[in-house]
Amino acid sequence: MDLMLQGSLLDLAEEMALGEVGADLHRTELGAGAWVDVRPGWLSAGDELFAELVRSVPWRAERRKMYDSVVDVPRLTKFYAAGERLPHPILDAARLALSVHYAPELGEPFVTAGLCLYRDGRDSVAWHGDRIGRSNDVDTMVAILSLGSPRTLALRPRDGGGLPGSRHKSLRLPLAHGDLVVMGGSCQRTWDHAIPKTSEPVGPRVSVQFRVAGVR
Ligand SMILES: O=C(O)CCC(=O)C(=O)O
Ligand SMILES: [Fe+2]
Repeated sequence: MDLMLQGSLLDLAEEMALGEVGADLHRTELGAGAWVDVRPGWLSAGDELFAELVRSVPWRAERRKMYDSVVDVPRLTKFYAAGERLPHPILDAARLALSVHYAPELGEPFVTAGLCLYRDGRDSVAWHGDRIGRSNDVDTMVAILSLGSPRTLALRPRDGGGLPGSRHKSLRLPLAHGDLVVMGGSCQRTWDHAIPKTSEPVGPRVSVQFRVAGVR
């Protein structure tokens, strides 16, 4: 048996698992009631899951206007509405764990799952807030599980400049395989976010975004 094969057998032997959401969870206050939580390494041993999602999700091209501005969206997507079967049971477990952890603050469960595939560093999503639906007027949360190649989630105040109560003019969060990031409070209304293009030689990344009913 060669070393490569041994390595991959060891990977397969490690079982995919979600850690406690609240363990190693760090909140950053962004001002104006916006915040972002980061939970590094929430999902471990997710290589097979990542490969399966890339392979089996019925990805669709998305090059059109989205959200409240003209946004160039070079990436592939698949949206799972409430009640639709998710492409892997671990995603049901992830959504449930998030609903339980954030219930006291959120007051309603996460129900939808938006999946995005960034094929390489040229795929991206431009600056926007998830402001379709209730999130245009009220606080909400968008929870993102990042899989595959690392990419940066960039955040900046919607109207430019710093916000009262925030030490941050803008933020760049490096998201690695298995990391969880949750944008909460007024974040979708008062801040914008983006996955910028990169000239780094990065491979594919899958983003799984969980949202509550009536929010895109
Ligand atoms: O790729 C990501 O993690 C972010 C995607 C996003 O912001 C969106 O689809 O609304
Ligand atoms: Fe978004």
